[in-house]
Amino acid sequence: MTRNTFSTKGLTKVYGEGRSAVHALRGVDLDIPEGEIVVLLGPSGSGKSTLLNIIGGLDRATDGTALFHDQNLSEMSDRELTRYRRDHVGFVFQFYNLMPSLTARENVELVTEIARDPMDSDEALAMVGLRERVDHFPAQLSGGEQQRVAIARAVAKNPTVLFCDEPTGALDSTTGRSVLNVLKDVNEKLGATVLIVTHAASQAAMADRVIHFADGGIRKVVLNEKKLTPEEIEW
Ligand SMILES: Nc1ncnc2c1ncn2[C@@H]1O[C@H](COP(=O)(O)OP(=O)(O)OP(=O)(O)O)[C@@H](O)[C@H]1O
Repeated sequence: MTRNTFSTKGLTKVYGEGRSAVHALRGVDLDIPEGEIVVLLGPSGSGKSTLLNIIGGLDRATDGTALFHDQNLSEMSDRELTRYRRDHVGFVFQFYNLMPSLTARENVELVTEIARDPMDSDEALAMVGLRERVDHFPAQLSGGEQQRVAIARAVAKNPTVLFCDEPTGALDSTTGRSVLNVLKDVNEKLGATVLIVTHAASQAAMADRVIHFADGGIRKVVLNEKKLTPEEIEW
């Protein structure tokens, strides 16, 4: 039986207090099986990033539990959460957050130098098709290439799980598809569980599991019997 990478029960997040309190998550029960590609869809403000931040160890829930395998993230100390992020989690954001004064290779090495079981940085860059660009600075790379450096940086630590918040939001269709292909490769070749938050509903067709979010909760979970490749999805 496949085990779950994540399992949440009654996960709740309230920002602020009293009349200005914002209920971002209203008791979320969710299982994410190991090795799946999961797409999270939902309107702006529905709580998708909040969920990602909590199970990614960047923020804490107000109530409820979030298990990573059998470890309860809610009960971890700050130090344990940092170790969890460092050892297990890769993040890819819409804006690539690369260091402008470092080359592609040096940006990836920022991570490989502190990771527990890293890949070689050049190998990670080759995996995203940037073997010839390792010595280039971010300003010398296109948007799609910069995003691929960000993905190489996230996967070079051999993460158990890769979180992607709007990874193609700033890209045209051809570049966006190549980035989605890289995410698919990371899932297939490294076995990482991949979680993608997106506004682009058509990208749900490449997922194993599609979670529809609204108003701080799950409205619907759809399992795709047949997945489309990034080339096949509409843009
Ligand atoms: N640090 C914060 N302080 C106060 N409120 C916050 C904070 N972060 C998020 N919120 C609120 O929590 C709710 C959920 O936000 P969240 O960013 O999780 O939504 P989202 O579904 O990811 O939206 P988007 O698609 O626009 O990124 C929103 O009402 C937002 O304004």
